[in-house]
Amino acid sequence: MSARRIDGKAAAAEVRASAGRAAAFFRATTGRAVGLATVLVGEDPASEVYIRSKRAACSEAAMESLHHALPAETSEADLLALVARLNADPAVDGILVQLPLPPHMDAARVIDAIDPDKDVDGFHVVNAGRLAVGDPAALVPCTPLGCLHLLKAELGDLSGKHAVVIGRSNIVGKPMAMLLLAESCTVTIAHSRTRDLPALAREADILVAAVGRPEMVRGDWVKPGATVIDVGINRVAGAEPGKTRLVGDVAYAEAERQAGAITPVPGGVGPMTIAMLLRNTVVAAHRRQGLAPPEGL
Ligand SMILES: Nc1nc(=O)c2c([nH]1)NC[C@@H]1CN(c3ccc(C(=O)N[C@@H](CCC(=O)O)C(=O)O)cc3)C=[N+]21
Repeated sequence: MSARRIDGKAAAAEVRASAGRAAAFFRATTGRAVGLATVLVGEDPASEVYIRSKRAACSEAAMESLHHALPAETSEADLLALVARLNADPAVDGILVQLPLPPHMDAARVIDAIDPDKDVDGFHVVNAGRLAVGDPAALVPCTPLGCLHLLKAELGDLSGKHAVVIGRSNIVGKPMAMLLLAESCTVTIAHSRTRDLPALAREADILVAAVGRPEMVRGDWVKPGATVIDVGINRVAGAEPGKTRLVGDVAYAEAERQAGAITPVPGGVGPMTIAMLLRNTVVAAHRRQGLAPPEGL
């Protein structure tokens, strides 16, 4: 038996298209474009690639993206001053400060300076709190939101399913668990101290791997027929010297023989993250303008 391969690229294209339609509606209604401000500090090549894809997705969706590239030695005070300007700028609906920040900066302090209603990453404590209490005003982190979208498209109703989330980060594991709980899953959060992780994982109807360890989840960790969501993006040495390739947190070839459905890396969760950033930005724009976000977005 071989699992269904969940096509995150195709699903992401649909989400981007619907965000684009909503952005066009917004422009027609308000006379201005939806605006996303992106902030990149320093010259991390991976971050530059990500920011470029985010900005390309924006322009494809007829949204305005306003980019701020700051030198690596920028002081935290200067970055906080930029965030304050973006908070006050009425043309800015969403603010994304690309992580990681240089080591001399406190990411938590920077994120907490962002207006929660412009926090399209959903990283602000206010949005974490809103998600935890089920407040619909929450802006939800893009990666778990993308995972949830794929799961619902694959499985429909998630109610009563046992979801095991491996990883407890603030940007993926914890919000993923909150979203699954809100869908009435029975949720287990596993992490590096969990005992007998393979046996626990085998209990999962839904297995989400978000640990950042290449191919940690083996085939025999997967219950036959389970849905496997691989959040990992790990760059490892490729077959040829000097070349790298991307692998997930799941050993795909093994897991695919057990799972009912599974996301590949690349082409699974990654593209959904960017699509959900557009979605969150359009939603933030509508709310800020006192408009109801379009149905089904
Ligand atoms: N403030 C902030 N918000 C983020 O959302 C954020 C961030 N900082 N820092 C870095 C991580 C990483 N991230 C990804 C986005 C898209 C892909 C993606 O599209 N991946 C492609 C492959 C891309 C490739 O080939 O490298 C795929 O999985 O198919 C991956 C990772 C967003 N992040």
